[in-house]
Amino acid sequence: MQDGNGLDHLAGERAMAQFDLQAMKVYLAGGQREYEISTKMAQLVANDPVFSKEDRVRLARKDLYKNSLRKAGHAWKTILEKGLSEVEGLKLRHFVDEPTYTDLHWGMFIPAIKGQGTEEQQHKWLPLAYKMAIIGCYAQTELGHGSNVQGLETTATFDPTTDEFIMHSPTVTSTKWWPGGLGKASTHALVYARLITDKKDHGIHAFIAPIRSLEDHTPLPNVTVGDIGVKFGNGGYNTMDNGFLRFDHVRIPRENMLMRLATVTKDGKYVRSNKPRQLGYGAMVFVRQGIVIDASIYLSRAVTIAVRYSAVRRQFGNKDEPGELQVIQYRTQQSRLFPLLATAYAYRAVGFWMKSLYADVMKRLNDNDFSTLPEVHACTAGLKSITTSVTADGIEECRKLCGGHGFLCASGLPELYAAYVPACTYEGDNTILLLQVARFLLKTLSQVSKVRPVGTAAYLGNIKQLSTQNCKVSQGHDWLNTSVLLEAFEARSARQAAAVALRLAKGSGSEAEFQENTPELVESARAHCQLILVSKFIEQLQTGTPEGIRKQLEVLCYTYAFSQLIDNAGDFLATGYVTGNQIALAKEELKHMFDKIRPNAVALVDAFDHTDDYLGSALGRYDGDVYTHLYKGAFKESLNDTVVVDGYEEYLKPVLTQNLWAPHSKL
Ligand SMILES: CCCCCCCCCC/C=C\CCCCCCCC(=O)SCCNC(=O)CCNC(=O)[C@H](O)C(C)(C)COP(=O)(O)OP(=O)(O)OC[C@H]1O[C@@H](n2cnc3c(N)ncnc32)[C@H](O)[C@@H]1OP(=O)(O)O
Ligand SMILES: Cc1cc2nc3c(=O)[nH]c(=O)nc-3n(C[C@H](O)[C@H](O)[C@H](O)COP(=O)(O)OP(=O)(O)OC[C@H]3O[C@@H](n4cnc5c(N)ncnc54)[C@H](O)[C@@H]3O)c2cc1C
Repeated sequence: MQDGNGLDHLAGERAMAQFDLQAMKVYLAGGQREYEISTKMAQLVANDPVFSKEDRVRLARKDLYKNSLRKAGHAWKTILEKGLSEVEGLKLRHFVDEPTYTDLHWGMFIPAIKGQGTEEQQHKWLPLAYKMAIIGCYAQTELGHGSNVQGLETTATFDPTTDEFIMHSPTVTSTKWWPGGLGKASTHALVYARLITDKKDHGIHAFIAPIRSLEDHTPLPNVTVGDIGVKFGNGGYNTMDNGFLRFDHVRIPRENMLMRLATVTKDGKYVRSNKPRQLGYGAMVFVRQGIVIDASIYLSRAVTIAVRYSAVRRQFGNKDEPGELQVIQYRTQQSRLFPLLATAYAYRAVGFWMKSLYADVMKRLNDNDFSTLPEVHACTAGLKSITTSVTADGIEECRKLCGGHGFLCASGLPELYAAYVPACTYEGDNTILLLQVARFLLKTLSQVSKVRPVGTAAYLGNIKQLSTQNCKVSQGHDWLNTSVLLEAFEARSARQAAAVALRLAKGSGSEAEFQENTPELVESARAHCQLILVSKFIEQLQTGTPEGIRKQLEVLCYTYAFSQLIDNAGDFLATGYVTGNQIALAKEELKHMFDKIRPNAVALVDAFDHTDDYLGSALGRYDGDVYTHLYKGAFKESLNDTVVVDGYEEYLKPVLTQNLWAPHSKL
């Protein structure tokens, strides 16, 4: 989408493309309809001055937050006035491109009520939430505990005399801390608290607690609530009001406990349903699956900026060619950049698959079939962990790939990083989530002789074969076979998991031994997730990819798989499945892939279809007119509002004219 001055500095690059760009755009959008909606919403946001992102990094927190409230309100008004569908509304939010309270309201508060509320409760709360007559947040984490949900301290004590729960924050560490939207916007909080009836602690349950007046938005009596403070980076996640919350014996009606999984009767009896308690984590599973496709979007933004800029930027040259070389011509630039480009494509493919995985598990849960829940939990937790870690590091790598100019906010990369990096922590710390995957792998292996593993763990059923047969690659092109690649990833993952499982099985089974082995457990979880990513990318490729783009996707798929193999060569070698020579052959193949990507690189990032407005980057502009816009941008800097800087009279002039320190100087 061209919105520059008409001059296309990247036209030569685009002319080299060897695939059907339009077909790729539609594929990446997830279909023709999604593509059209996306295009329409991108334009709608770009053309509406209220949604302008200009100056975001320069605004003071108060102004930034107020402007974010303005945008969220305007987005909601636009959705209602234009009668946008849910898909259109979500896309509109996507292009508005800043974290805000509505994310938690729609993304966690509502899904949690749907998953954990009875029909009656859904009937009461959802209509209010859908029309935003109430604004909700997800208040789980406390000052003292985040990962360890069972360690939360807030209490909800049932008082049968009044048929109410008394919500209380007994310690400083029990203060709710971090929930987005809680600080300033929410009227209601979905509070995770210890349920206590008749002095008995039943563990963590969810409660809807009103926290602000629906009349004037003031905190309700005995509720202390506010924003936790400025966060990392300029702009970034500072548009969100992450908050704190304390209750001092606040009473809420008994019906405000979400009772699909457990009930408290009027006379204070606690009754568990026969559904697994893990359903209480449903909102987290929902958000984690969505985070994978989000990772692809964030990474593709950074890669778009770095690829376009690398094609514009010239440094040095060689005696064989006239002029300076585009930095994208350098092998080192390619070997850092092209694997990230391939990764963004891989995550898109896997994100599509995760959507269907989630839809399937939801259908099963509705039919009271809980059999696939552990695998879905392991998948969503593991892939959330890997994709967010790689994406955050990838954005930073793209910044470095843009040299000095990448460090300027005008590149769009610092703000992108600041907005994205908390994804490694929220919705589950990435190490904690990998340990969940490891526990799943250990359990699967311990039962493998009795229960045949299914889905993404099915390969563990072939553990004997995978542990004994080694890689048969003898020439470079032997690697150009998806079955060979898949087997390598399966064997490496199966062997890593089996090795740590065996070590644990030989021990006493103590928690200390488990802790001692957690680094290896995390590595084996990572290996399992990398296998899922490679295998799902291959699977997506083989199921109905249009002819005009298949070749390029194949190249990207091999690029992704080879770079994973090489980056983790130590693990592959340690399992004994591959030899050093086989890794060296894969390295050569990877270079051939880079040669195939090179003429298509700019078109491959164009296919993500990010508009200039959405990218917000002088370096990543569609027209490649980088230098003019960097230069123009400097004049928007507030320090340049006056030619002579504010502070000259007080602080610069004395230095320059009075030689105040000269008599004492030893120079
Ligand atoms: C303008 C209008 C339109 C606008 C529209 C906007 C729409 C935008 C949408 C955007 C969407 C979302 C944006 C959200 C932004 C994100 C904000 C971030 C929010 C948060 O961070 S919320 C807090 C998240 N907290 C965590 O993730 C905590 C991490 N900890 C845990 O998950 C758990 O505590 C634990 C580590 C899993 C341990 O739990 P516990 O001690 O209870 O459990 P055990 O280890 O004993 O395991 C028990 C058993 O349960 C299994 N299990 C654990 N978790 C799950 C799960 N999630 N699902 C299923 N099963 C689970 C575990 O494997 C064990 O099984 P086993 O007994 O071994 O078989
Ligand atoms: C921007 C942002 C938004 C958020 N939004 C919300 C929200 O809307 N609602 C909400 O409820 N929460 C929210 N959170 C909180 C978030 O979910 C938690 O911060 C997250 O789950 C991590 O928990 P923690 O902070 O307790 O980390 P900790 O668990 O204290 O982790 C600290 C370190 O200890 C390590 N560690 C901890 N336990 C173990 C272990 N058993 N084994 C090995 N290593 C371990 C971790 O890997 C990490 O390196 C948000 C957080 C952020 C940053």
